[in-house]
Amino acid sequence: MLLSLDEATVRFGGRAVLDAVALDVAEHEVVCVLGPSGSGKSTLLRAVAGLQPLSGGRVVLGGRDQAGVPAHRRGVGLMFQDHQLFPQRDVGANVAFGLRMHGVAKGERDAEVSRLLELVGLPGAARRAVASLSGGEQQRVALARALAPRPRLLMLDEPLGQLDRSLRERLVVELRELFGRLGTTVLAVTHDQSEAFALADRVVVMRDGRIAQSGTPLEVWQRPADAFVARFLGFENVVPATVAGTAADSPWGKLPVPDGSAQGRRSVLVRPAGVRLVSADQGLACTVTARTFKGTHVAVHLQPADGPRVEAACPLRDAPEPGASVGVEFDVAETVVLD
Ligand SMILES: Nc1ncnc2c1ncn2[C@@H]1O[C@H](COP(=O)(O)OP(=O)(O)OP(=O)(O)O)[C@@H](O)[C@H]1O
Repeated sequence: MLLSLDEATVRFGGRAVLDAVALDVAEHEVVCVLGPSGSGKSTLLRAVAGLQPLSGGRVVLGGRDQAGVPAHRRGVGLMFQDHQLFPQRDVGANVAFGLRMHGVAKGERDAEVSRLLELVGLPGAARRAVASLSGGEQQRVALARALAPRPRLLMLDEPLGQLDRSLRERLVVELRELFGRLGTTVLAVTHDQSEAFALADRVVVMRDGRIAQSGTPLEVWQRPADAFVARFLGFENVVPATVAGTAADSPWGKLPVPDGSAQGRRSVLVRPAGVRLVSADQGLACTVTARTFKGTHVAVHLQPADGPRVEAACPLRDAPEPGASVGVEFDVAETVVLD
C-alpha cells in the first residue's frame, strides 16, 4: 500500500471530526472521497498531508509512519479548490515553483515546465500572465504545478469546484486519462458524486467522520451500503420495509425483492428506472405531481394516496402530465434491500 490510514482520528474540542478511519490507497490507484459538507473530507486530506496533527491513530506512507514528519517532507502534492496561483508570476514560474524549492537547475526546470504544460493541454503558455487565463486554464496550471515535483501521492481537494458544469465534465475525463497515463496515485475529495464516479477507481463515502462505504463506482452505485449512502447518491425511493422471503412490506404496499435479500426490518431502494407506469386501475394508485427534464429521460414525481413520493424515470415521449392518475409497479431487477 502506498498510503494506509490506521484508526486515524482528529478531534476538535472533544468532537471526532475524523473518527478512527481506516483507508488504504494502492500504488497507481485513484481514490475519491465523497461526502456531504462537514463530513471530514478536507480534514482527512490535511491529516495525510501533515497539515493537521492526528489526535490518534496513524498515517503510513510508503510503509513509514508519518508521525513527526513535516508536510514538506512527505512527498505528497496538494491541489486545492481555489488553486491559489501566484497572480504576479507568469504561468511558467507558477509551474516551476515546486521545482525551485527542490533545487532543480534552471535549464532542467524550463524543460520540465514545457513538458508539463504540454501534458495539461497548455503548450507554449509559460510566458502568459496568470490573469489572462480562463478558470479552466488556471485549473490546469495548478495541476501542472502540483505534478511538477512528481509527488508519490497527489491529493486534490475539490479540484474542479469552481468551474462550470460542462468544463468540469470535460476536465474530469482529461484528468482520468492523464492519471492513467502517468500512473499517478491520487486521493481526491469532492462533494460532487458525478465527479467522483467519473474520476475514481474507488469511491469512499464519508459520513460524520467515518467511512460509510468504500467500493468501485459500480459497486457503490449498484449496492449502496445503507439508506444514507443511497440518499446521498440522489436516490429518492428509499423506504423502510419488512422483508420476508422475496417480498417486502412497505408504505407502497408489497414490493418484490431479489432472491437472497437480507430479511427483517430494512430499508429498500427502488431505482427510478424500476418504477413502471401502468394504467390507473393497476398497481399502486398515484397522481403525477411534477416532471423534471433530465436530458436522457424525464423524472416523474408521483404521490400515492398514502406513503412517501415515488420517482420514476420515463422515456421522453411517454411521460404523463402533472395531475394525471397512473398506476405504479416496481421492478425487482431495480430493487435493492439495503443492509
Ligand atoms: N480547525 C478546526 N477547528 C474546529 N473545527 C474544525 C476545524 N477544521 C474543521 N472543523 C470542523 O470539522 C468538520 C469537518 O470539516 P471538513 O472541512 O473536514 O469537512 P468537509 O467534509 O471537507 O466539508 P466541506 O465539503 O464543507 O469542505 C466540520 O464540522 C468543521 O466545522
